[in-house]
Amino acid sequence: MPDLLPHEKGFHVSWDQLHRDARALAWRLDGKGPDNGSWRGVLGITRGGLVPAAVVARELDIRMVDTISVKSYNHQEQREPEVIKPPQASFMENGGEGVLIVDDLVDTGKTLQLVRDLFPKAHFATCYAKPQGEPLVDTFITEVSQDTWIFFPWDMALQYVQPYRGTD
Ligand SMILES: O=P(O)(O)OC[C@H]1O[C@H](OP(=O)(O)OP(=O)(O)O)[C@H](O)[C@@H]1O
Ligand SMILES: O=c1[nH]c(=O)c2nc[nH]c2[nH]1
Ligand SMILES: [Mg+2]
Repeated sequence: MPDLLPHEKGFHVSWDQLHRDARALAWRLDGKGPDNGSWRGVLGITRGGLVPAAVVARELDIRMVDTISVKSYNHQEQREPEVIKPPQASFMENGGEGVLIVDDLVDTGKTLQLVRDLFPKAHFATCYAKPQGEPLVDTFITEVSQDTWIFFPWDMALQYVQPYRGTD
């Protein structure tokens, strides 16, 4: 179990909740692309953006889907973000205009800043946002406080918990 410090709180997201939030994100973006309302592709920031990007692409009927892999964290310890895998070159045309770039969350904003520098005209969307990273994201669904660690369903498992009133 990773140490929660310096995050005071935990926000635990179920598969169902993540699906609802990714769908809500898609619906909010529907018809907002620069080409008569449409988007020319979805770019997921892996790994966390993979599932939300798949849901957004499905909802908006976008078949042009690719990934950019950025690694910033080892568990809860932040490092300098680095691009591990770039997307297909066509996604970078015209500064990424018309490309919807999707991640699970923005925290300090370092990951999105790195990707924004590569795609200055793209639209950035996340399911969750913390205040420090909020200026880096164009569209998001739910805000959580900076001292909250978000736990995603792929990082969790169902397990037994003791009753509130313990047995002797
Ligand atoms: O706003 P920031 O402070 O940069 O943090 C947000 C990023 O951190 C996490 O990715 P991580 O680097 O842990 O890799 P992962 O997506 O493979 O889990 C998360 O999925 C975001 O991409
Ligand atoms: O699973 C995660 N939860 C978070 O709150 C977070 N912030 C940066 N990277 C993160 N990964
Ligand atoms: Mg990530």
